[in-house]
Amino acid sequence: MQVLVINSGSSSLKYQVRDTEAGAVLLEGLIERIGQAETALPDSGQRGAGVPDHAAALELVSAALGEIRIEAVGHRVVHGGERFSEPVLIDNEITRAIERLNPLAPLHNPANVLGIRAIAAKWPELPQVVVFDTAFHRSLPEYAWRYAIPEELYQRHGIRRYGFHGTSHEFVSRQAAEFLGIPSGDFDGVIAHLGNGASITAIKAGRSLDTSMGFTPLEGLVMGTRSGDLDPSILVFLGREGYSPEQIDTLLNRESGLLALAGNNDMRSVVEAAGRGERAAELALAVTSYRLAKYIGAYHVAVEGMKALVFTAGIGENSAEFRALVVDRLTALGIELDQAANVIRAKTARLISTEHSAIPVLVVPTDEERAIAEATASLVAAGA
Ligand SMILES: Nc1ncnc2c1ncn2[C@@H]1O[C@H](COP(=O)(O)OP(=O)(O)O)[C@@H](O)[C@H]1O
Ligand SMILES: CC(=O)OP(=O)(O)O
Ligand SMILES: [Mg+2]
Repeated sequence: MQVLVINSGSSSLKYQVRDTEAGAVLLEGLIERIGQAETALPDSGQRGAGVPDHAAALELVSAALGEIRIEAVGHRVVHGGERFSEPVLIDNEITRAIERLNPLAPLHNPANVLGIRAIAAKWPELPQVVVFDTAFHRSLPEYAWRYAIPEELYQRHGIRRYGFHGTSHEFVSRQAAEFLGIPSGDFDGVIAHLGNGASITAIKAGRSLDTSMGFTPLEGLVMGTRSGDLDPSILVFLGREGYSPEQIDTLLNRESGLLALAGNNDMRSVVEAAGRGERAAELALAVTSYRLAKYIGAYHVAVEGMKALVFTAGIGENSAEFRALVVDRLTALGIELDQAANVIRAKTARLISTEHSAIPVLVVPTDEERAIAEATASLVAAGA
């Protein structure tokens, strides 16, 4: 089946046309740095950088398709709440249900809904499927998903930990198990998905046991523009100081993280600035790597001894500098980086730790699009 896959990240739109029988990618494109025209790359025409929003990005996708025949569309949707634990075929009711979850994923779900509606308007006959970031984390035990707050908040408002990037964590944990030569159901490991949004997942027997994002994709690690964990009293304090909920939301989701610490949310720029000795960039890398290293230690305990530490997504796959900063903080676990292997650039799963390392460290490229295309094809085929 020929499936168009739309993956709207917070700052990028990745699209692919995949032939799921042949396992081939027929067309692919990346529209980066959406809404950040001022930092557009010099080759902006080719990559579509600098487009103002996700709607404009979708027009570029439509133009790129040309004569290619599409039989179904698969979307990545970030927040599926408690309702969605599996991929689903889209209808108007499902689209509205996703839209109602917008407040819980303000950087993501609105762009997803926009994409679904734009495609329904353009090609009304085309079946569309959504694959949720939250679905893989439905296996979290209650002691991992509960917040220590009154039960009523969960019953009335659904306030609990959900977890995100599940499609990626699931795909990468299976690839890592395959690389290690063990069945995916026997894999205990820790997966660090480090993109513009970043999360880490503790995998026990191939299932998600714990993950750093919570009620929304704001909890956990330091990210491109998101603060990650902080003392909730800060929000109360800011409220009393006169900040509105919208201002606090913008502050923590769009103006924090690497952007707040280093003045830039792009890891490439932050690493370059640190290389030039800029103190703010050095501090940003120190805070970000330290916070991640602490989570790795915690999840090593959670899974009762990881069989591998795995890096993936934009930063995890491409930034040898950032990986080295993190692994340098893991000497207590007996982990040792192979400096030469770490700097090799490749698009395949690889080992970057030495033979003396107590725990292997891997880089495993994620492929959310492949996972989404396969789920879409099987749902559409089953419904046909
Ligand atoms: N070669 C590279 N070196 C360092 N960081 C990189 C490189 N390529 C991409 N990145 C970083 O990856 C991040 C984006 O990751 P990605 O997974 O595409 O994000 P998202 O899907 O959340 O938009 C950015 O911080 C970017 O700077
Ligand atoms: C959930 C999330 O943070 O997604 P992204 O990394 O694409 O921003
Ligand atoms: Mg991403």
